[in-house]
Amino acid sequence: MRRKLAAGNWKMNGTRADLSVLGDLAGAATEDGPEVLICPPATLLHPAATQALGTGIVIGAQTCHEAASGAYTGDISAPMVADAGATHVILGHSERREGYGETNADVANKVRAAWAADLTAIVCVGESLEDREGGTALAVISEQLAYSLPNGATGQRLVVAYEPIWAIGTGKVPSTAQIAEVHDALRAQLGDRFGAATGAAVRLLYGGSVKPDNAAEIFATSNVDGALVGGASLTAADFTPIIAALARA
Ligand SMILES: O=C[C@H](O)COP(=O)(O)O
Repeated sequence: MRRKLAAGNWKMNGTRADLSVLGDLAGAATEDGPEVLICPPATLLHPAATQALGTGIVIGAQTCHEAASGAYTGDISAPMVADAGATHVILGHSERREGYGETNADVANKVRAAWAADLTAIVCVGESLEDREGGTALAVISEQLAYSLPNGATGQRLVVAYEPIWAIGTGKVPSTAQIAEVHDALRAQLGDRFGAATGAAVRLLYGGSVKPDNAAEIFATSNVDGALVGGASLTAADFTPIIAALARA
């Protein structure tokens, strides 16, 4: 049985004052409910992890370097993320792939680093609008998944997030049939690669304009185990009903 996961990606938003959101969300994270994850900017990892203690909320980073340490100005490593008190790291988000030229091979190296630091990797895949309209979405996503994952995945240390680039921050959401088609294909590909048990254990998140008013429909979709939420994770007023919809799904 896969535990559902409501993950919030704050992107480059938030200062210490915004950690009050964790307090506002505290009641939403229950032992038998969905896992609730907040991924704040790196500057907030440690204070967020400290503030989340005892709330059931877990904390994740938004990327990490593939090396454990060294002369990489501005970067943070997976052991640093873990040392800050985080348990998860988002890898291969399209904003990293597009903005920083991260390749599938780079993402796979970062996943290896995350696993070596005992972090759960949330690996993002997703097609552009051009891919979707050109009919190549499934092929593009399949290739991203194949080359962004190293061997050795388990249901505990891997989560896959499907985020169509054209749905991120746009208010546009794929149809539930389109989401189901991708998630079913991801599940099948994970099973083929890592074996049926692992394939069935890895959680699959949908991300891209998830809001309180569309969450229930998305969470009722085949092989959707939760969401990777951007804008709507910045306030408890928006994120709480999304977590509640996931708990009901
Ligand atoms: O990581 C989160 C996604 O990029 C979705 O962002 P959004 O919910 O603001 O569309």
